[in-house]
Amino acid sequence: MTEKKPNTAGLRGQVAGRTSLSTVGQSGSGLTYRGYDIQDLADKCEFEAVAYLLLKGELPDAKELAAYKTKLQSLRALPSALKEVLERIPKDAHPMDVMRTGCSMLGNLEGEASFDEQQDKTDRMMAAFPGIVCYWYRYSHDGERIDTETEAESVGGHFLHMLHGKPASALHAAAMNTSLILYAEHEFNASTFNARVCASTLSDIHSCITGAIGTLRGPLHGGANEAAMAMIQQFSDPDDAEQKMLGMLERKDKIMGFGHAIYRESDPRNGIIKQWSEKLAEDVGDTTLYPISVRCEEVMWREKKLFCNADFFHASAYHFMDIPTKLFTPIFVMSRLSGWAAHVFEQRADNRIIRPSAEYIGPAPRKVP
Ligand SMILES: CC(=O)SCCNC(=O)CCNC(=O)[C@H](O)C(C)(C)COP(=O)(O)OP(=O)(O)OC[C@H]1O[C@@H](n2cnc3c(N)ncnc32)[C@H](O)[C@@H]1OP(=O)(O)O
Ligand SMILES: O=C([O-])CC(=O)C(=O)O
Repeated sequence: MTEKKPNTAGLRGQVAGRTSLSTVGQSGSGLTYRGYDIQDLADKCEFEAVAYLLLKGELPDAKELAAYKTKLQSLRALPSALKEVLERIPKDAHPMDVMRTGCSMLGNLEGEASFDEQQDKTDRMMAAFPGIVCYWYRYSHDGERIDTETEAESVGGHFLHMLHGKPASALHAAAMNTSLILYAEHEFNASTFNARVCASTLSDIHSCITGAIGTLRGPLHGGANEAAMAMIQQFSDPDDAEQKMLGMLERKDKIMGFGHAIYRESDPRNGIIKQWSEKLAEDVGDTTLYPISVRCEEVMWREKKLFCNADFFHASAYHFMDIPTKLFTPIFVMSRLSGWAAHVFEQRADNRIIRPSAEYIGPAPRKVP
């Protein structure tokens, strides 16, 4: 009997490099950042401390964290040439394209002259990304040139303050904090791998991050949170959701926010963001979207043994905080920047150009007639 060959399409199951940043699904469903369990980090940390951990190797003490947050706060102003570019991007552009252009333009204005600047350039992007998307959004949608230097002390609070024009509630700032921690890092996912390939050519950090943003944008990756929102909004109640999902499964549609390339039983981020979604639903008095989401989860598990990934309950959680759907994936960028940059640093520290081989399936050698 011939043994069935494992399906390695999409490089599945191949070890493509080494990392000390995270483990994904090593015990079936776990996630750790530099040895710390995701639940522990989500319970006890600020997002800025987790970004510091990823970028510098250890969690900061109180003094180091305060200094890092102060530095990020001091870097929030956008250069006027960048604001001019953002003002020219149309209202109907996708905000992920705005992020991509904003990051690239920052690289033109304040490029990385040497790898010694990698940490400073990353801090600048961390501070500026929420302002880039909010400045464009508020200008193109409300005609307002907002101040991107708010008093908010956290990245998540700063984003919500600029978006809504007022300080975020403590509940919303805490929900954003957890969300940013959950999205920060995930080993060799597609966008991170893209960043590492770019880094392996010894390119600059803005190129690495711009490419990663473009890769995260797709609905099979970060864009799934927006696609999940579009889907659940079509359902009127849980029974309607069940009926329509069964139809989608019958037609073999892909259902966004479910399944994963590595996890087999569950995504450890889902339970955490699901709890936040429930809390935020109570806060806004929602009686439909959260129960619809729960029913979707039940149907997918019952019918296909497919589980919610990190994106599914993020959709309703963000919606309950009055965040427009098209801004969901840019929030992912604000967080994942920490993981991407940490991988760029790691690649640079022990580099060999990433250049795999292809199995040739074209015509046999032949002569031009
Ligand atoms: C933050 C993140 O990036 S998390 C991922 C976000 N992406 C999504 O939510 C998009 C929806 N999900 C998917 O498309 C996939 O599950 C991916 C891209 C995440 C992983 O893809 P793969 O590794 O190829 O999935 P996997 O090998 O587990 O698929 C097994 C089977 O389940 C099916 N399947 C997997 N996910 C789904 C889904 N969400 N809906 C319907 N069927 C699915 C696949 O089509 C495949 O069926 P087949 O063998 O008949 O072709
Ligand atoms: O790991 C993956 O393939 C996708 C993912 O969940 C992430 O990047 O957070």
